[in-house]
Amino acid sequence: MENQDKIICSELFQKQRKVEVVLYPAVLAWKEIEKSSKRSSGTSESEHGQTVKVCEIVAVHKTEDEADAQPRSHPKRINQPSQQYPHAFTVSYVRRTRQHLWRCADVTFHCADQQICEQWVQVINEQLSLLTNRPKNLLVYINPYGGKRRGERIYEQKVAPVFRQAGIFTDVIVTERANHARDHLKMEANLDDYDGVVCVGGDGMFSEILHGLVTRIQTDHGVDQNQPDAELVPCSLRIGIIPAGSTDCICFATQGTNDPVTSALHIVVGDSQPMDVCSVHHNGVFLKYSVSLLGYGFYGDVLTDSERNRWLGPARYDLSGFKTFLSHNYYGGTVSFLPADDNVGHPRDKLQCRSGCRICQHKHSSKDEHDEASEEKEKPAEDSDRGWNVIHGKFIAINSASMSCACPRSPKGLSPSAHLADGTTDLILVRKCSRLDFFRHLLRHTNNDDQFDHWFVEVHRVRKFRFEPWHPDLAPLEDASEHPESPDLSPISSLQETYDDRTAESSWNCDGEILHHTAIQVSVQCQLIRLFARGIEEQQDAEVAV
Ligand SMILES: CCCCCCCCCCCCC/C=C/[C@@H](O)[C@H](COP(=O)(O)O)NC(C)=O
Ligand SMILES: Nc1ncnc2c1ncn2[C@@H]1O[C@H](COP(=O)(O)OP(=O)(O)O)[C@@H](O)[C@H]1O
Ligand SMILES: [Ca+2]
Repeated sequence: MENQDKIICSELFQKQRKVEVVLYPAVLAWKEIEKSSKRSSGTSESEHGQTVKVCEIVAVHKTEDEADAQPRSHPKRINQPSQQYPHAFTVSYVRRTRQHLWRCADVTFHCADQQICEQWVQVINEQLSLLTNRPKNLLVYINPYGGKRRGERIYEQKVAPVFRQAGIFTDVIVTERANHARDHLKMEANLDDYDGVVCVGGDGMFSEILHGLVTRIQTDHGVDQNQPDAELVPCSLRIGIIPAGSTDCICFATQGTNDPVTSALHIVVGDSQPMDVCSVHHNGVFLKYSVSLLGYGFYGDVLTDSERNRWLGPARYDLSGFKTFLSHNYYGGTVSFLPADDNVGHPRDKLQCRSGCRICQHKHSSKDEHDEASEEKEKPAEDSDRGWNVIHGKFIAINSASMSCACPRSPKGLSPSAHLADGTTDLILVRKCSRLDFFRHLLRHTNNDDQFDHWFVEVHRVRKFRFEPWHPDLAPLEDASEHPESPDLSPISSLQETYDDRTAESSWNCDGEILHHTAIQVSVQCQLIRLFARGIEEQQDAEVAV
């Protein structure tokens, strides 16, 4: 860094050490001023140096009285250097600890001169005010009944103090009923007053915020959500997620951890992560939006069963998962899908979506021209079903993962290489197979083995798909599409005599909510919303800050 880049540079005092503190336009740096004898020992100066990116400074404030008070209450320390430096300011900044966890750390610098101290505070604040992506006003919704019912406490104890420190104004609404937040956003909230919305709760609560916000924007712009081909208007307000639910997979998959303080800090620094949203229609009528999992069969059944056991909290999914696994149901239906272009990779390519992901960025820059071009090509094609693949079969699970769906239960997720913002969703088809095979498949969600490497599993990266359950009268007696080398690997089929797979229907789990229709049309809306997040950081990124 060149000399002329320095905004301010002073010799200050930090923790018994004399340090040179320099503010550059993007970095605050300090290092111990070493005695000349030490220098000759060959110790590198930078060894003691520390840097903090200005964009990761949370706040700076004068440290009132502390420096004065300390020596006075400890007469023995009267000759401590801190007395020669009675003025102090504290910089609070983001410190990365382990596994994507962020904490707010403080460093206090003592100065001899009050003016210098005030100048530092002023100059750092000026630099912070240039960071225009930081939110100043937030609308916060808290679901007091999510997860272990700790939403309010989590917000008050862990999040509000960070917002206060960063000088963010908040309006807080503790919801009184389901859909309170959605309806408030849809009809009442004055969105112009805010830079973002904060959701304190789980995936279900996030879904409420998403629906409130997206529907409101479409209504304000006169867009009809019932038109499956309508060009939806993206939301300018970003959404922050404070995890306080059961699965919290949207938070986990966009920041790598479910930690309220980390989320608060991503909001404070004004991170921005675009995200795809699937729109779900039934016969031209809008049903729902989804950002994480749309699951028919296994995950639909787990959710339906778990709703009866809400009182169990997050453990309800373990119980229902176990029961659903034992019942081993499968469902007949027809899946049709429109594959994605080759330039977005493949679900099995092991190119995981990380902070600053190239595939998602490429999608963003090429979005406008690409969409225009492909729409012209696509319209006639869609009418004639050209480009669509059709699969008939009996499925244990049909999952569409628009993002990895990583969560503490499955750290790599349902589709480890799915992208947050590439305009596609990974369609995973798990065909009828034995219980043991399905167990092996599930188990692979928790270890490093490839869960797609089974004869009964296929996965496609798609832009749109449709599902149609088999009509009981029309269902084929034999499933011609079943794996040729596996006549019947299902040893439990004898247990299932009473189960009529030609009439059975499951339901769709849409980000943790049950859909009331089984025949659906799904279309990915590329980067419709933005979160206060940056995607999962690579390990090297994490080391840069110190
Ligand atoms: C042998 C053991 C096998 C364990 C396999 C575990 C695979 C777990 C994959 C989980 C994928 C979760 C996707 C997220 C779904 C959420 O939207 C939804 C709702 O979450 P919420 O209650 O709102 O936090 N949760 C569930 C379980 O359906
Ligand atoms: N005040 C409230 N009372 C009851 N239900 C609520 C309230 N606020 C939100 N909900 C609903 O609770 C459901 C579950 O919330 P969520 O925060 O996702 O927790 P969990 O992850 O435990 O399911 C959501 O579908 C949401 O609509
Ligand atoms: Ca995606």
